[in-house]
Amino acid sequence: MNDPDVLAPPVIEGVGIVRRDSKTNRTLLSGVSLHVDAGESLGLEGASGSGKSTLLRALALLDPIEGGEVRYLGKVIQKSAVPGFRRNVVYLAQRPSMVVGTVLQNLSLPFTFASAERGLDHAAAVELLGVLDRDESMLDQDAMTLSGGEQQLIALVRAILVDPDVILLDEPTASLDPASTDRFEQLATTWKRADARRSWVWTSHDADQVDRLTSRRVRLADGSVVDG
Ligand SMILES: Nc1ncnc2c1ncn2[C@@H]1O[C@H](COP(=O)(O)OP(=O)(O)OP(=O)(O)O)[C@@H](O)[C@H]1O
Repeated sequence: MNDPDVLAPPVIEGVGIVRRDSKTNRTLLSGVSLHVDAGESLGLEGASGSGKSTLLRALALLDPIEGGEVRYLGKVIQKSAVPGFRRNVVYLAQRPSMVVGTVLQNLSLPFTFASAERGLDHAAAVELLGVLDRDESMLDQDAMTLSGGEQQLIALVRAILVDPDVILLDEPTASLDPASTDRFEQLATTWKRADARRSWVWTSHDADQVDRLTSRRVRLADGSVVDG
């Protein structure tokens, strides 16, 4: 009996990724390979400066790489396929990037690009705000008046509204207070549990958080995988 899932390629995979600082030629990632299966919760660990952000940004195709390749569902992404890739693999930075405007304008941002295939799902946005105990009126709030924690929660709502398969979370709660961290984790977990094929890579210096939220770990040291 053939089970198609047995042979399914990883949802995202880095193979021998090399990244160098173009100014100094210093090697930041020296041939890193890792894979994330559909539905997986992968923890990416390592000391400060070990290369976690650099690796996540490379996997998200946000930075050029000097060697190796990134595969999505087993295929290298050609330039023309990058907009589609960005709908499926979303990188969430430690510091939320909000534009000047309302929360609604910020949530709508991914749907304003020429490559967007649809508009913002307004009802879904309101539902997600509800998970955060906020109502529709938040959509009209000036994003610049939000606290850092609220901005990060809105950044997660925005990522979820894109409806990706994978979210790459780069120390997303490092600057949040415990209450906002709880909300962030709850919203992320609700998103993931709603579809067994959804995956994340979560980096954190909080060992308890990594234990709570991930089932497999990869450790980086000095730009190389040392464990996992
Ligand atoms: N764009 C860049 N150009 C040059 N050097 C960079 C760049 N981005 C990161 N680095 C360097 O690469 C190394 C790895 O940085 P990175 O931010 O990936 O580490 P990290 O493991 O995410 O650290 P932290 O836990 O502190 O966030 C560091 O020495 C950093 O200074």
